[in-house]
Formats: sequence, C-alpha cells, structure tokens
Amino acid sequence: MGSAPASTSPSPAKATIPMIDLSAFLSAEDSTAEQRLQAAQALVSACREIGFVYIANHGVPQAEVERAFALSKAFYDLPAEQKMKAPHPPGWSVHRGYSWPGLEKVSSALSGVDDEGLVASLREVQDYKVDGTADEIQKESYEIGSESNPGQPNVWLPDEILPGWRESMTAFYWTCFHAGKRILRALALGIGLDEDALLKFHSGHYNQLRLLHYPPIPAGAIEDGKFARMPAHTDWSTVTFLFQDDCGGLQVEDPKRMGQFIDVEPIPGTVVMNVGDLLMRWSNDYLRSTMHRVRLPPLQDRFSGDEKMTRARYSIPYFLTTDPDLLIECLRVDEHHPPKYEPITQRDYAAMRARVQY
Ligand SMILES: O=C(O)CCC(=O)C(=O)O
Ligand SMILES: [Fe+2]
Repeated sequence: MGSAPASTSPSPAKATIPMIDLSAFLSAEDSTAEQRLQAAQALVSACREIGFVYIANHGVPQAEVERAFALSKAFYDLPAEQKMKAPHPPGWSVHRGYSWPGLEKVSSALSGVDDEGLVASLREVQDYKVDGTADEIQKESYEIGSESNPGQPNVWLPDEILPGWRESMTAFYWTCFHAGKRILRALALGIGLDEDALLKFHSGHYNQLRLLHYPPIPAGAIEDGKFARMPAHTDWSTVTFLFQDDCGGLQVEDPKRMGQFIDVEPIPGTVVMNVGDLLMRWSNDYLRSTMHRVRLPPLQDRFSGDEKMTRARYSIPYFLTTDPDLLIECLRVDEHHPPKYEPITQRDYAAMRARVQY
C-alpha cells in the first residue's frame, strides 16, 4: 500500500537565512564581551555559509525606515519630467541621481568564476534588455552619497519640487552608516580580528544609499519567470544592507544547491544584510558574496485588478564601501591560506567593476 519509497539520494536541505540579533552591539554598557562575541560569531558563521542574514536590533529606528520609504514613494510618484531634473550623469564614473527604467545594465560579468557562469549571467542581462516588454519590467533607481565625496557629487531635485527631501535623505544616509558601523565591528570580531579592523577603513563618505522602485507589471508581459525585476548579481560593496517593503521577490542563490534560489521573505523590523565582493576578496574568500536577484512577488498575491497587475515593489539598499585609497590585501592569510588575490586599491577595484555596468 501506498507510501512512496524513500529517496536513495536525498538532495541537500534547502538553505535558510539565519536571523542574527545585534542588540549586544547597540550599547556596549548593557552587554558583556561574551554576548558580543557570541553575536559576532553567529553573524560571521552565517556570512560564511550563505552570505545573507536578517538582522534584528540593527539600530535604525523603524519610524525612520518608514519615513525613508514614504520619501522614496513621493519621489517616484512625481511625473517623469520632474524626476528627470535629477538625472544620473552619463557614463560609468559617477553613480548618483535618478536612473530611469532601462538605463542600468546589471552585469555580474566580473564575478563569473567560470565561463559557463559568465555566459549565463550575460544571457540573463540580454534577455532583460532586448525583449519588447522590457520597459514595463525595468526598475527605476536613485543613488545618494555623502555630501563630502567630491568624486561622486550628489544630483538633487530643485528643492521646491520636494521641500526638505534632500535633508531627510542625507540624514537617513548617516543613520544607516551608524548601523553599518556596528555591523562592521561585529564582523571583525567574529572573524577574529580587532573590533575596528574593518571599520577603520570606512569613513562613511563612500557609501551609497539607493532607492529602488519596481513598477507594477501587467500579467501578459510575464513568461515563466523569464524576466527578472533585477537579474542575478553579486554586490561590489564591503557589505550591503537592505530594507524591503512587504511585496517580496528577493531571492538568494542557495549555496548548497547552486543555480537554485531561495526566497528572502520580508520580515518587518529586520534588515537583510549581505557580504559584497569586496569583503569576500578582502577576507581571502573566508566570507561569501552570494548571487541574488529580484523576481515577481510570490504567487498567492501576485496579481490584482482586471488588468492583472503585479504589485509595485520598493526597496532601499545601503552599500558600505571602504575609503578609496585603501589597498585591499587579503586578511586571514597564513601558511595554510595563502592570499588568493593581488592587492588592489578600492578605487581601482570600483573602476574595474563600474566599467561593465554602464
Ligand atoms: O531590491 C532588492 O531587494 C535588491 C536590490 C539589489 O540587490 C541591489 O540593488 O544590488
Ligand atoms: Fe544586490
């Protein structure tokens, strides 16, 4: 009678994204060294296994997160000609201001570890670009940096269009860096370095706050997951953290089952953090920078209305990056772990990566 035979070669269990509580790093006075070390080691172990974590008690007040989403929506609700008053400059060297749908070419070309991976990633970019419905699925983004980063001048709207918007977003940029400092401290401690070993190379002026908007997509434009809201890629940063709305669609490649992706469901009050390529290289591949992408919302609430539109999605990533003149030399090198990469400055590394983006 009926029960299915047990599989003889079970596939590895699907990975899950761990939740790390960083409250021990919120206030040094209220926590013991042991509590900090435990949290730090849990964070690093997740960054080694999957490269993505949820962080609870990250230190960015929820009210500020909600306000940032409201401000992002206010920007994207503007008519196109007003958004175009803060245009992303042409070329790859400055990454600030508003990128209209279709401008950015997400390419993970340089992160391809072998030819097959490279070809697959380029093909995904191509599909994304050439299909006739591409305009309807492409995202809009707006990049903001420190006001004291002369190489990357911010591009703002005239203040009268959204009064106070510039000040509020600048304040949010620094609130995020404040939280980022704790993450960098925890990572260093968990790796077994001095607590400021990573943070001391981050003045905060080279980070990037990105406001993303994925417009609604009509059902008719969707074919079997062929299109991505954002194709699979890795980030270039030291670490990225990401606030997402409740739409869903972010997915991460499962390191135990390469080529398969797992959902990073929105969990209110948490931030999603991931390791970037820079930190993977810096850590001599001790930590993992993982492919991720944005697909459509989960099936159960994918479409609404007579036109069967998907929901819009808003997300806010924050990319932490070192100061540009830092020579990135592999950490954690010993006789059993020779350096896998040549030293390179962050400036040269970023230029190398940016050239393939635009
Ligand atoms: O929108 C998202 O959830 C992901 C964004 C992302 O991966 C990126 O901007 O690098
Ligand atoms: Fe990303």
